[in-house]
Amino acid sequence: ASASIGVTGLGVMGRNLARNFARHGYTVAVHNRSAGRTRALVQEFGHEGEFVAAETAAEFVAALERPRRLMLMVQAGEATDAVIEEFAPLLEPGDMIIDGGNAHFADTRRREAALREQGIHFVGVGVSGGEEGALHGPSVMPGGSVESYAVLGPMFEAISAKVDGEPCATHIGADGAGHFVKMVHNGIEYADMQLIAEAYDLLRQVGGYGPAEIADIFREWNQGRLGSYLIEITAEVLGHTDAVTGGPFVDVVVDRAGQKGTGRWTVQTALDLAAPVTAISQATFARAASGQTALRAAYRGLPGGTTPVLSRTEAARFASQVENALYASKVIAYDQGWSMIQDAAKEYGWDIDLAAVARIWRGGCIIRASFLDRIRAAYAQDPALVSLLTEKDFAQEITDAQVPWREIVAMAARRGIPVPAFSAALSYYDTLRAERLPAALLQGQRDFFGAHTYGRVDKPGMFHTHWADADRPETDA
Ligand SMILES: O=C(O)[C@H](O)[C@@H](O)[C@H](O)[C@H](O)COP(=O)(O)O
Repeated sequence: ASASIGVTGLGVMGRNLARNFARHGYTVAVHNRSAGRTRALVQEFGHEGEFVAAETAAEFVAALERPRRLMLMVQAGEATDAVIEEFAPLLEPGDMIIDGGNAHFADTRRREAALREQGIHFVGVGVSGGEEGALHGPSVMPGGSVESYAVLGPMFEAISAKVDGEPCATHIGADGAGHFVKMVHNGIEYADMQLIAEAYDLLRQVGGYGPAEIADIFREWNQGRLGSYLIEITAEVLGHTDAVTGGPFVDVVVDRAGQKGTGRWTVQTALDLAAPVTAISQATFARAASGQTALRAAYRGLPGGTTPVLSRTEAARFASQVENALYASKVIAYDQGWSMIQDAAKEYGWDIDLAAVARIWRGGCIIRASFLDRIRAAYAQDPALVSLLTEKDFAQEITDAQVPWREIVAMAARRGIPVPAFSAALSYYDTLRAERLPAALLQGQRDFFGAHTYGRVDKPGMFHTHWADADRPETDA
C-alpha cells in the first residue's frame, strides 16, 4: 500500500480533487463504481502525478497506507450512506472516511457518531470553488475530530487556494461543523447572486443600460469595495454574445433559476435556530418564484409601477446609488451568515473561529471577495463580535450608504421592480436598530387568542390578561 489518500467517485469534482492531490506530490488511489472512469483518469492525467487505479473496493482499500484516508465524492444523501456501508467494514480503527460532497450537516453528525463507535474518523469537509477550484485550489472547510485534522490538515492546506501565502483551509470544528459552514457559504452565495441580479435588473429597467454597458459597470465595481469573483463573472456573463442570435447571451437564457438544495437547507436550519437570515431566504424564494410558471402566467399583465427610463446623466447618478444599495445589502447578508454560524456554534457546541472562516473564504470559493479580509480583521480583533455593524468602518459605510439604499428600495417599489433581497436586507437593518418593535402587539394578539402570555417592560415574569373578563386583573403566568 503506497497511496496516502484515496478518492472514490470520479465525477468532475472527484476527478479534479484527485488530480490536485497528485499534482501536490501525494500518491492517490482512485476508484469509481464504473471502472472505465478510473482507467480514463489515469490514461488522461497519469502524467500529472502518482495514481493507483483500483477497480474494486477491496483493491482500493488495499492500496491505501495506514491510517487509511478515503475520500468520498458521491451524491449527497442515500448514495453516501451506501458507499459508507460498502467501505466501513473494510477499514480499521484510526482510518478516516472523508465526505467532500455537499452533504447536509445533520447527516454528517449522524455518520460521524456512528463511525466513531468503530474507531473510524468521519470527516465532513465542505469544498468550494466548483470544478476549477477543485483542480487549482478550492476553499476547504473540514469538520470532524482534531486528530483527523492533524493528519489531513497538511494535505487539505497543500491543495487549497492560497491568499497572501496562507492556505484557504482550516479545521472548522467538530463533527458536522465543516458541512454546516459550507452550507452557510452557499446560503450567502445565493444572497450575493440575487443582490447582483437585482442590481442588474435595476440598471437595465430603470437606468436604461444594455447588458454590455452593465458589464462595464460591474468591471468597474470589481476594482472597488465590491471586488469579488461573483462580480467578475457577472461582467463576463453580461458581456457575452450568443453565437446563435448574435445578441446578448443573457437575453436567450430562460429566466427560471435552478437550485440543488444548500440554500433551502440554510433557510430551513435558520428557522430551527431562529436566525433571521432574511436576505438568504428571499434569495432562495426568488429562485422558487422564478420557477412558478402558472403563477407567473396568472400575475402577468397585472398593473405595476410607472417606468420612465432615466436620462444618461440621471442614470450615472442612479448607478452609484445602486452600488451603495448593493454594497450595504451585501454587508447585511454576510452579517446574517456569520450570526447564523454563531447561533449554530452555541446550539451544537462547536468552537468555530469566525476570523478563520473569513480567512479561508478569501480565496478558492465562490464568494471570494476583497472585503472578506476586512471581515477576518474585524473578528480577529474581537472574536466575540456580535455584528459586523459594530465594527467602526463597516458601520460608517452603512451610514454613508443608507440614503441611496433607501432611495433605491423606494424607487423599485414605485416602479414595480422586484428587489426582494435589497428590501429584506434594509428591513433587517431597520428591524434590528429599532427602539421598539411591533412584536409587542403580536404578544398581545397571541395572548388574546391563545393565552400565550407576554413579558412586561416594568416587571419580571410572564403574564396573561383575561380578555373575556375585564373585571379579572392580569395574572402571573
Ligand atoms: O461552493 C461551491 O463550489 C458551489 O456553491 C457549489 O457547491 C455548487 O455550485 C452549488 O452547490 C450550486 O448550488 P445551486 O445549484 O443550488 O445553485
